[in-house]
Formats: sequence, structure tokens, C-alpha cells
Amino acid sequence: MTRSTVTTPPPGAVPPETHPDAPGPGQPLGPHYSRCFGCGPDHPTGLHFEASSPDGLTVTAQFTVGENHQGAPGLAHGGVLAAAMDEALGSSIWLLRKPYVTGRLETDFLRPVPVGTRLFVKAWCTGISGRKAYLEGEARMGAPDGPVAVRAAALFIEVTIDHFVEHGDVSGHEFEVNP
Ligand SMILES: CCCCCCCCCCCCCC(=O)SCCNC(=O)CCNC(=O)[C@H](O)C(C)(C)COP(=O)(O)OP(=O)(O)OC[C@H]1O[C@@H](n2cnc3c(N)ncnc32)[C@H](O)[C@@H]1OP(=O)(O)O
Repeated sequence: MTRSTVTTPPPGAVPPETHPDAPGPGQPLGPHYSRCFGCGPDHPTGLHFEASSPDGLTVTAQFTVGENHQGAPGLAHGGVLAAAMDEALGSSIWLLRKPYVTGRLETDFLRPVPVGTRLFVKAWCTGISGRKAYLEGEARMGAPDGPVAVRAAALFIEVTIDHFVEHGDVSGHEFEVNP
């Protein structure tokens, strides 16, 4: 991964600690919001992620690139692939049960991804420093050990729940967090 210093844990960063309320190993993570583009089952054209955590710290997720996810004819749009990485990274930091948002997302696109490809996405936290969480992820084609199509590194920033109340529209919308 060609990552910048912004997404590299500084000296003194500490390892993440899974929250006891996070789903146990192998249990599905479930959607955090039914209309989320990444994980929401009610999103008409979303990714419909199926995610779980094998160890309470790493997230593994799968989705199939569909007709609605194209950039060039027959190929996944890079922004959609970046969204998939963002979703997996965001899901992995939510295992800590603290609200974070993406501050910076870096992506390396290594292979074109045809429509119909099943992508196996993995994400994990490499360190925490104050409000900053450092994350990495990858998406492999066709199988968990298939060729790497995308690598990502990110800086997430811890926020309060007020962030979503102040900036979002939670009124009148069902907002679930891993019900
Ligand atoms: C309710 C629970 C939900 C659960 C969801 C589960 C799964 C979800 C999955 C969903 C999908 C996935 C998730 C999504 O897609 S989240 C959606 C996409 N992201 C956003 O909308 C975030 C928009 N940005 C902001 O709200 C603010 O800018 C934030 C909150 C990030 C910081 O503003 P705030 O005023 O609070 O703090 P600060 O400005 O003092 O910054 C603090 C520190 O951070 C450093 N910094 C900040 N940005 C950057 C940057 N770009 N590069 C390098 N550094 C950066 C900054 O220099 C400072 O460092 P230092 O000076 O202290 O050293």
C-alpha cells in the first residue's frame, strides 16, 4: 500500500481494543442503517455488504459488483470501490463502539474489477492515537485469497454522537446501529 504519513500510526499509537458489546467472532455485523449505501438491505442499488469479524478486530465483508456500480462499461467505478473500502474500514472501527468518521481515505487501484465479480473485503485498525484511528484494508477478487484489486489506508477521527444529530437528519429516519 502506498500510504502517506497522514494514515501511518505515529510513535506511541496504541493497538485497538474491541468493545465487549461488539459481535463475537464469526457473528454477522448486521447493518448500522437500513438505507446505508454500503450495508443497508433497503438501499435499492447499494453494495449490500455481508460482514462479520473473525476475531473481534478485523472485519471481513463480501459484495458483488453490480450493473449499478459501473464506471466504464462492464467495470466497477473506482468511487464505488472506494466506498466499499470506506464501509469496511468504518465497520472495523465501529467494533470499538465509539463513533468515528472518515477524515482521509487513500486507495490504490491495482486491477480492473468486472461487473459480476464477488469482492472479498478485509479491514483492520493499525493503531489509535487520541481521537485518531489508523486503518488499512484490501479487496480481493473471487475468493478471500484471490488477487488484490484495491488496497486502502485511512485516518478516522473520533466524534461524538452529536456529530450525526447536528449534521445529519436523524428525525423521521430509522437509525439503527447493529440492532
Ligand atoms: C452512531 C454510530 C455510527 C456507527 C457507524 C458504523 C459504521 C459506519 C460505516 C459508514 C461509512 C464509513 C464512514 C464515513 O464515510 S463517515 C462520512 C465521511 N466523513 C465525513 O463526513 C467527515 C467530515 N469531516 C468532519 O466532520 C471533520 O472534518 C472531522 C470530524 C473529521 C474533524 O473535525 P474536528 O473539528 O472534530 O477535528 P479537527 O479538525 O480538530 O481534527 C482533529 C485532528 O484530526 C486531524 N485531521 C482531521 N481531518 C484530517 C485529514 N483529512 N487529514 C489529516 N488530518 C486530519 C486534524 O489535523 C487534527 O489533528 P491534530 O491537530 O489534533 O493533530
